[in-house]
Amino acid sequence: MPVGSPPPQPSWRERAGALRHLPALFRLVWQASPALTAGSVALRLARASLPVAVLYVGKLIIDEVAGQMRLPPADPSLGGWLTSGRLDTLALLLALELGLAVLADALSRGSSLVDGLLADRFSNFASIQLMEHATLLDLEQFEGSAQQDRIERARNQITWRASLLTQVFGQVQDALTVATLAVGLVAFAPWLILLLVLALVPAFVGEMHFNAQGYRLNYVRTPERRQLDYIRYLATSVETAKEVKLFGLNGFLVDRFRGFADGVYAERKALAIRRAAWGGVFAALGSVAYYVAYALIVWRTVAGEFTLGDLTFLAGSFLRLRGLLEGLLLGFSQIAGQALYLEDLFRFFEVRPAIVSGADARPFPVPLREGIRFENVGFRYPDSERWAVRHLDLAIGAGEVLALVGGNGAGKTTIVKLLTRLYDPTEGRILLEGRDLRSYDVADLRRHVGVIFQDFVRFHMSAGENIGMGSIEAVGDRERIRDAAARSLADGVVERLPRGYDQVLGKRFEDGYDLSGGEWQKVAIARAYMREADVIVLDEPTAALDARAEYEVFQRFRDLSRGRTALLISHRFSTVRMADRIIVLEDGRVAESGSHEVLLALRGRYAELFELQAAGYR
Ligand SMILES: Nc1ncnc2c1ncn2[C@@H]1O[C@H](COP(=O)(O)OP(=O)(O)OP(=O)(O)O)[C@@H](O)[C@H]1O
Repeated sequence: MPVGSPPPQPSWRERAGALRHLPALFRLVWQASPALTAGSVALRLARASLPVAVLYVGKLIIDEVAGQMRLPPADPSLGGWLTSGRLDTLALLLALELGLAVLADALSRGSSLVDGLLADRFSNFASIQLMEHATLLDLEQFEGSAQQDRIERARNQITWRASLLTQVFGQVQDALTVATLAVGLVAFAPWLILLLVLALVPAFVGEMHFNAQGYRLNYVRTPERRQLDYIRYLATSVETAKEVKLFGLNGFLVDRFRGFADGVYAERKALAIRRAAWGGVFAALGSVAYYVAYALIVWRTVAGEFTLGDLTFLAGSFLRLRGLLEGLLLGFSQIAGQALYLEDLFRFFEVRPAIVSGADARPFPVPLREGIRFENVGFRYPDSERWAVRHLDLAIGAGEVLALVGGNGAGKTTIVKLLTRLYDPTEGRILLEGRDLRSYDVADLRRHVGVIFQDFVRFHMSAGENIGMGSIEAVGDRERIRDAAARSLADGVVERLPRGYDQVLGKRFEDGYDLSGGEWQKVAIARAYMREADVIVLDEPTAALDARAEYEVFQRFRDLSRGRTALLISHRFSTVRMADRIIVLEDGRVAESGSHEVLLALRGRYAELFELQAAGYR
């Protein structure tokens, strides 16, 4: 089934096939905590044989009482009972029953405790696995709504799939109990067991059917669920509150939420009603079978074939058996139904990145001598018809500061993504020191390239971490962080923070302190400087900086990038003109190239744009 396409109604084979993920789930749960998993299984096994023992002791008590009732009446005072010795067996049996009841309760509590702890451990463990796997994936495997739906479905599984395994354990426990009860019953009335099983088949089939429908509904409604999450986020988060308030969007968002929610609710309601109605009919069938069996046992007791103790044992066993069999069959169908969801989780784990280093990948060449060259590069984003860049020939010399300018959507950011192998070109190739970029180790390549994107992340963590994350192994190295901050002018920003480098930034967490756009940008640029990168890429790095800050940042950038290769993307010509060479991009290809002076003299596109901007300042 292609990713993202709605699954057709899963066939019986697919439903059963989904069960093949259970061992993998078991492995995952086991890895999360071997001790708790083993404990859970052991407790279940211990619990399995208790019901039949309790029923059997009950039968012995009743038979003993019935036997005693045939004897002459005993002295009703307690002393009389004790001295007559007639209480001895009964007292023993009652004590045994009490012991079993206490044990059953203790085991059941122990089971819930262990299962609860196991569920917590599993959810943490699986979340970490999910995050670790996510970091391996290509950017492409995140973008696109189908991919996001898939990730959302996988994420959804984490918190509550552990319960599936405890349910499986519960099933095994119940199956063992059924076996022990059945052994006791087979001697009396084997065909009654068959009757009970047959009566439960319709309920089982019905459950399987409705589970599959429920899964299908959940699957096809993933986009709506993500919409609902997104709208809830828009309406309730600190990042969006400003615009939502000023534009008065709350009513609009609530209406939109309601629109999506009502649609999903109506479908779920229809399914739930059908499920409840059919469930009622099937349960009634089960009850009829139970009472037919009961009537037969009563009749045979009256006929003298069974003792009173046998009657209670059999009636009790049948009642338990009915409940258990019902639970087993329905549980099985539920497990099969839930296993369908496991498909989403394990399919996510099966996704493999395409952009990986080969076995003989080279390290990044230090120092650069030739530089980087794009040769006839073309790139189309996945699922896109349009070429973001095409027939692109571009060289970035070692040690050169190159600026890229061009209108919105001209392909500037795309070039950066290709250079850092967030994507690979669809056509043509990119050479580093004359060798295909794909022959280098991806992690090493990224280590030697420092990039700050225009939509850089504002980490709601401390200022020191925001900068230190540029070179994560040095996130605790205050000296290096201060140095990077000084280069990007972030030092002035941090000085004004109440807790300096330890100040949590952003409004999301307690005692967070929000920065202005330009201040955030200085912090982000410091992150790029944390890298001892050989190639520095700044994508619109100064868009939010004031004129003086921009000038200073670039003076420093120029000084610092001596001997390093730098790529600069900007719409501001005051910034761009400081570059050694400027490339004007249009529709994904190079339109003009040269120094500021050369391009002005050319009187082409660059000169026109420069004049436009300069006129704005006059
Ligand atoms: N993730 C994506 N998926 C599909 N198409 C994309 C994606 N990112 C960019 N594009 C498209 O690729 C083209 C080039 O985008 P790019 O971001 O490289 O432009 P840019 O020159 O950096 O623009 P700007 O100056 O506005 O930042 C645009 O037409 C854009 O719509």
